[in-house]
Amino acid sequence: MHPWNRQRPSGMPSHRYRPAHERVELPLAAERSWPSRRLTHAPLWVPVDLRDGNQALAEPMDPARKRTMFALLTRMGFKEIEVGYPSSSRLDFDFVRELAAPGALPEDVTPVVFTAARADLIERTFAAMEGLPRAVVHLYTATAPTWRDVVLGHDRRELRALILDAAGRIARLAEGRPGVRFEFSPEVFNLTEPDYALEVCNDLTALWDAAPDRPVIHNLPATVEISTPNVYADQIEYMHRHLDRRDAVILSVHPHNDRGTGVACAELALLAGAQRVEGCLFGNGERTGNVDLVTLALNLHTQGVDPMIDFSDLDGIRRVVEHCNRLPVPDRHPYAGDLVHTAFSGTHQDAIGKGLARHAKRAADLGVPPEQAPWDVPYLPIDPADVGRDYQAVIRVNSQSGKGGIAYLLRSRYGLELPRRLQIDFAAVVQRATDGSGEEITAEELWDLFRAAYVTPGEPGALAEWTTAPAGPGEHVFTGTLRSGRRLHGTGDGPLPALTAALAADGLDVEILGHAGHTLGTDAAGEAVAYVEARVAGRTRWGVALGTSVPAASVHAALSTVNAALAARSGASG
Ligand SMILES: CC(=O)SCCNC(=O)CCNC(=O)[C@H](O)C(C)(C)COP(=O)(O)OP(=O)(O)OC[C@H]1O[C@@H](n2cnc3c(N)ncnc32)[C@H](O)[C@@H]1OP(=O)(O)O
Ligand SMILES: CC(C)C(=O)C(=O)O
Ligand SMILES: [Mg+2]
Repeated sequence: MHPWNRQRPSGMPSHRYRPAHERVELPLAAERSWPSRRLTHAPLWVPVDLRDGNQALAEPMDPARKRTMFALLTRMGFKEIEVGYPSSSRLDFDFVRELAAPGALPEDVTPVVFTAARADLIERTFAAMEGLPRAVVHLYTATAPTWRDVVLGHDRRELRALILDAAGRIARLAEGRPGVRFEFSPEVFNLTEPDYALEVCNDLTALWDAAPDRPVIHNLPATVEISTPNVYADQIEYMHRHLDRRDAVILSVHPHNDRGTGVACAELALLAGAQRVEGCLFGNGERTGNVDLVTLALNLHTQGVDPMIDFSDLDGIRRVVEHCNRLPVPDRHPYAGDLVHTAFSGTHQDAIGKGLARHAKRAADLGVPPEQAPWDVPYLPIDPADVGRDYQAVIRVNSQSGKGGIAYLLRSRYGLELPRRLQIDFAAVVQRATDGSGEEITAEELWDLFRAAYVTPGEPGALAEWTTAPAGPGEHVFTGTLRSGRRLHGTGDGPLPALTAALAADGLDVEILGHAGHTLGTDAAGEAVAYVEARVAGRTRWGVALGTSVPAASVHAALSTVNAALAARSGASG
């Protein structure tokens, strides 16, 4: 043990479990080439939400929800869809029957129907398929030793015979139906001896007489995930290299997510030669789920590879899936969760704000719309707009936030371009407001806080009425009446110097340290905004005002610093 690591044994019974390499023979590592490959195109995605996802639901989908899910999947662009296990229930059977009705199945979509290797179930599957113009019949049987011994009670030879018998029955029932193709899954492939999985798959390739124009699908599931993803990749590459009639076999994977690495397993499997991926939207499915097709596809998108599925309305997709599954998508779910395009922390917000500003400039320089410009914004792996999110949720403010995020919200919502020193000043105001509650503050609340601190402090204000006007070339005059009734009068070479002269004559020392302003292109009340930093009675304050022009707003802003000072003074004296 290193002296810098002070961890101690946990007392957990970890000794009860064996590592993957002791549970299954692993193919030789020397052959592997997947680590140096890249993903350059989308695989064939096959959603199994209506079968594997559905069988994992406490309340399986009713016909209406099945129809809704199927419509969503076709709308998104999936072309091969597992639609059910028709021999398992009336519901699944009837749904396949619905799809067999004339015009029900889109021309370019192939349904997959799932069956165990039992004569009665296979017959019933074909009964459901009657009239379907095309379909994949998906046969499965567990092939791993524990399942052979404990569940099925067959040795290797007997199980192979059972599978071949079922596959032969399927072939006979499909005779004269060229639209029917075949899929085989050696369930728990990842715990099956590699030579046995290969032998059974090759037998079926021959029995079903696979050809490039009528390929068979060998789907190799990690039914229960048992190892790091590199091990699964080695298992897949072994099959990829040794399967017979490779150009007549579609190599498919079906990772589950027991270790939380289903996505990694699928990605490494694709590097290792897989061409087709079965999974579910947002990772629904048995136990911790099937691999999440949304994450997989959008991961490709982030690499500049078209996922060939439309995720541009991800929130809409999510709503439909949540409705069908009656399960929520978590807030941190990759790409789709409510919080995944949002930064609360100050330095991230600062970087995102700067990144978005640079992105807008770059798009303008390139002469393309921002949604077409190359993306390189810190902390945002994709442009939220790609998946239909707006930028309003990108930055949210709480006590962890800094000036950058706060300034971003005021800029994006109200069009205010706060000078840097005002940003710093206001961040302290926000920090004081949020530290107490620890709660998030919305853009509207931020604006209220901003108004109270800089725009309307000490309202109704020290001055009852005032005016400023040019008095000659390069000269302005300021006149006003204090609420106490005292009159103010001053002149200067601009409205602000005239105001400070009037205040000085009344005994209030106001020094304008800086001012800035701009016109407003948003819906904030006013056409221009001015920011004034002033030292009033020895203390530096900021004032902000909206007005019809920047000079007019500047006088208001300066007065707001005076009002704040006078309010503070009367508060202290009272
Ligand atoms: C990894 C996966 O997702 S596999 C898919 C699992 N999905 C489902 O099970 C959902 C739908 N299933 C069902 O509705 C039912 O299980 C049915 C209708 C298919 C079968 O129901 P039953 O006939 O009552 O059998 P039961 O559900 O108890 O299944 C166990 C039997 O099937 C056998 N079996 C399990 N898998 C297979 C298979 N792939 N091929 C042939 N037989 C199998 C078992 O050995 C056991 O046989 P036994 O009763 O002789 O011991
Ligand atoms: C493909 C089938 C058999 C399956 O759902 C699995 O093995 O997880
Ligand atoms: Mg499964």
